[in-house]
Amino acid sequence: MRIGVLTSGGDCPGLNAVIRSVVHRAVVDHGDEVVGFRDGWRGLLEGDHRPLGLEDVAGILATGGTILGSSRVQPAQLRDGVERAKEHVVGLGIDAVIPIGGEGTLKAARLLSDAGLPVVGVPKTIDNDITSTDVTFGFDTAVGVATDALDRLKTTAESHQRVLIVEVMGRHTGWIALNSGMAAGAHAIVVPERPFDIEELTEVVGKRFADGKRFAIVVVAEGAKPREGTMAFETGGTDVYGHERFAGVARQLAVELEQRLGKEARPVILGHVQRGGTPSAYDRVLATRFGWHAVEAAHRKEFGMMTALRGNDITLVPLADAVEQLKTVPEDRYAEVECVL
Ligand SMILES: Nc1ncnc2c1ncn2[C@@H]1O[C@H](COP(=O)(O)OP(=O)(O)OP(=O)(O)O)[C@@H](O)[C@H]1O
Ligand SMILES: O=P(O)(O)OC[C@H]1O[C@](O)(CO)[C@@H](O)[C@@H]1O
Ligand SMILES: [Mg+2]
Repeated sequence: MRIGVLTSGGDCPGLNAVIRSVVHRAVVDHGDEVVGFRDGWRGLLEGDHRPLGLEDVAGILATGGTILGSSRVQPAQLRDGVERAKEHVVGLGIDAVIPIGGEGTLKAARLLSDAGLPVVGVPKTIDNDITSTDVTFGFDTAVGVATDALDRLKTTAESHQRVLIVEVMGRHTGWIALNSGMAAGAHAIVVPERPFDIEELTEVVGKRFADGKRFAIVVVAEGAKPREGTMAFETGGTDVYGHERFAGVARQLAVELEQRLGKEARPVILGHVQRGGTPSAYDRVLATRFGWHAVEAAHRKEFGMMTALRGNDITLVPLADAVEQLKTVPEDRYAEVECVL
């Protein structure tokens, strides 16, 4: 069998671990050949590929990023390129394509699968927002990085009696904010699923100071917004890929809280540091298991499916289900953290 693999969308720790696992399982156990398409869907649309042997994946298990490169391609370009992608797959004698990506990549994977390409998806994202899998790899590492940053920020915030508003990634969902905020003992957690009321937030932070505490840490997901009509809020339009551009929720919250509380408030934006660097042990294991199962699915010709973690088991779920809706933070998960804020 000849397998083509690609990584698409925002990178995340663990991508290399999947690539390595696919190559090992395919080459060592099945005697397959593996090729990698460069820079995500761009590589497939242009037929830009490289062979991937055991030597190519040696030493990459613990490395961040992706040895194949990643990219975003305008969805319209992808839709127009379906026939070209098919020609490259047929021309290269590829029997299975394994795209590793987030919900956007998996939507594209479904499109190609519906057009007749033999596709087995692997879900990745630091955002942990893909419904059909309990967890995505990358998330554990990102939460670890954010938690470490929050621990550090607490000590400096206390020294200077400041309010620090720490913006973490999460454009549609607040999983990183929720888990890192819970792990680090933040004093308020603001997520996109619950539009915030600035009066309430001011009260929460103000009460801490009134109780004699000398600092506060607010964790906010980048996609969080105020409850309609409660606060003037800048937005940033849309980029060429159709993604919302953010105007900086932490910056805006810092201005507002400083004015309302008369305490110095500073924004801290963690940004891409959450996506870079070495994956946690948990993410390496999950990524390795996903790679193994994706190769098995390809050999069983279970196409149009995606690997998923359910409990302790890796299963396959239809790509169609994976992209139906995002996995958002439910109310009861938020309730669990409220009493420790
Ligand atoms: N609705 C769609 N139809 C066709 N192709 C799509 C669609 N959505 C996304 N894609 C393709 O998949 C690529 C990756 O999608 P996106 O940029 O949303 O990242 P992702 O895979 O969701 O990862 P992440 O959100 O974690 O960065 C896009 O650049 C585009 O080429
Ligand atoms: O690297 P980019 O294109 O700025 O993308 C950032 C987005 O990608 C993610 O890291 C993963 O989806 C989001 O949390 C974030 O909003
Ligand atoms: Mg996405």
